[in-house]
Amino acid sequence: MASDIEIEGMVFEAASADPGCPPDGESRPTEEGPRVLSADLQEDDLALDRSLRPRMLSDYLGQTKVKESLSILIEAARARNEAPDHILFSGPPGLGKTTLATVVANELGSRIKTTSGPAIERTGDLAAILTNLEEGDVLFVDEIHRLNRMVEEVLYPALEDYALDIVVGKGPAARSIRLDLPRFTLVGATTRTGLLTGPLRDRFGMVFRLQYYDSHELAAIVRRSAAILDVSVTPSGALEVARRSRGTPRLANRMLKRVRDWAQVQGLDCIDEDVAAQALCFFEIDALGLDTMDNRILELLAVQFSGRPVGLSTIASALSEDVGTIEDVYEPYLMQQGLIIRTPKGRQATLRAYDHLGIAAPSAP
Ligand SMILES: Nc1ncnc2c1ncn2[C@@H]1O[C@H](COP(=O)(O)OP(=O)(O)OP(=O)(O)O)[C@@H](O)[C@H]1O
Ligand SMILES: [Mg+2]
Repeated sequence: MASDIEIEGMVFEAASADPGCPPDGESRPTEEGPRVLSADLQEDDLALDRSLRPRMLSDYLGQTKVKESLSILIEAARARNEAPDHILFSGPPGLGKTTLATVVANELGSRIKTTSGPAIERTGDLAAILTNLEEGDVLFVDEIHRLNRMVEEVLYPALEDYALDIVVGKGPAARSIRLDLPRFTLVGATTRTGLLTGPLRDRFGMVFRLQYYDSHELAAIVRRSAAILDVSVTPSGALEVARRSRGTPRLANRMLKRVRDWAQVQGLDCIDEDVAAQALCFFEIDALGLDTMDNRILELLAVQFSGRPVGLSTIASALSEDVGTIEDVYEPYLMQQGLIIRTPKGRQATLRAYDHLGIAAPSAP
């Protein structure tokens, strides 16, 4: 844990929560237990994450454009022997933001200090973290959109001028002093770029938005993970797991594990396309990677509301879910798959949703 620091008689308290330990995504347990398809980090992912997390850019599969830009940035910084520009990774949970932050540090041969927006409660917490950095360190701030305004203000000069402005004393005796900081690289991660303030976003030299992976990229990730876990999987088996993993590596790894368990109980020692499909049907994950809740949303829009636009809060109350969960967890993938669209009047099922549900779309009035 960061120790308290004392500057000119003023003690800055270290973060109350250990800033070195990120609350890496909270799982959203439901009444039936954690959702298999939630891309949020769940407890049994932790050990899996440690063993499967790529360490270098060469093990990091997919996101080709992001990787190309990063490798140029890293190579140039290494050649100049300088800390690279601050980097922001954004995108839905489980796409590899935390992984990329550690890959950047590994590629630079730098130390990484990890913390998260909500863990830095006070400006003193941030001061303690910043003054403990060394030249060339990578500071990874997960959920950076959850930093509070006061902390953000202290961060601005640290990012721009590698300086920490602190006010010492109170009232008329108060004066501001400026401390020099070592040149470090901030790597921020966020699932909600929209919630990041403009001034903070502007201070990142590079902003990368991670995209959902296509099934061939995910199949490569499944094959890599299967090799590490010593699971035998055929290329078409890997592709079947990939197709049902919602474009998300965390889910692909989790599905692989579930399928492996199912196959083992059935006495099967190789995961082929058939085994993967049967196992995932058993876990109620359909061919598009949708689970029961996703299909209930589609049915609500397509059948109960006959394809008319429906407000988010109506969807949430009809399904006894909260609005934020529908918006952050379910909707992005349904939209990305073209199953629903957002209109000014609400969410609407598309023809593809009717197709997927196997029912006829209502004819236009
Ligand atoms: N490109 C990739 N290649 C191989 N494995 C990957 C890749 N991206 C992610 N993974 C795997 O997916 C898991 C989840 O990735 P990670 O924790 O980096 O996601 P995240 O974007 O930080 O999610 P969150 O928003 O929940 O923090 C990792 O353990 C890693 O094993
Ligand atoms: Mg993360």
